[in-house]
Amino acid sequence: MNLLINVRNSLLKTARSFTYAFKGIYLVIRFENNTRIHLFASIIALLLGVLVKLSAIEWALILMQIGLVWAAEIFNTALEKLVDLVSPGFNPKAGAVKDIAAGAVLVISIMALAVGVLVFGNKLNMLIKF
Ligand SMILES: Nc1ncnc2c1ncn2[C@@H]1O[C@H](COP(=O)(O)OP(=O)(O)OP(=O)(O)O)[C@@H](O)[C@H]1O
Repeated sequence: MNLLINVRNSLLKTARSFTYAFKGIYLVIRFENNTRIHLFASIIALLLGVLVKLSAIEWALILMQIGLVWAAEIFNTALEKLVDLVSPGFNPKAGAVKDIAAGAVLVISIMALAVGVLVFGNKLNMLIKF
């Protein structure tokens, strides 16, 4: 009986953690301007993927890039909020932390764009040759 109660409590705790995580994603989408660009790019990539009938491996590459960009943006936003919390006033170190985190998002976004161009470019090239 105790085991069942423990399992139930543990499942409830996991479900609650998922709710908090979804709330975090919602907050980023709702209040961060940059996410509109990510959302737009993600939707275009998914639609284009369906249109050109990507293979499983191509889908894996594209989905990985979308996930990486979103995860980077979410981490970046969390860091921005943390910096604002611990250093509300002007502080060059606080600015540097934000710039470095933004740099990470930029690196991942450029790589995602490069992967997108390679995958879709190759696919379109193959379709044109047929
Ligand atoms: N507390 C601070 N002290 C010094 N410079 C800061 C500080 N906060 C922000 N900055 C500088 O201003 C830039 C923009 O900061 P901000 O918090 O407005 O980020 P953002 O990318 O415009 O975020 P968002 O628009 O998503 O809120 C930072 O990258 C940093 O260079």
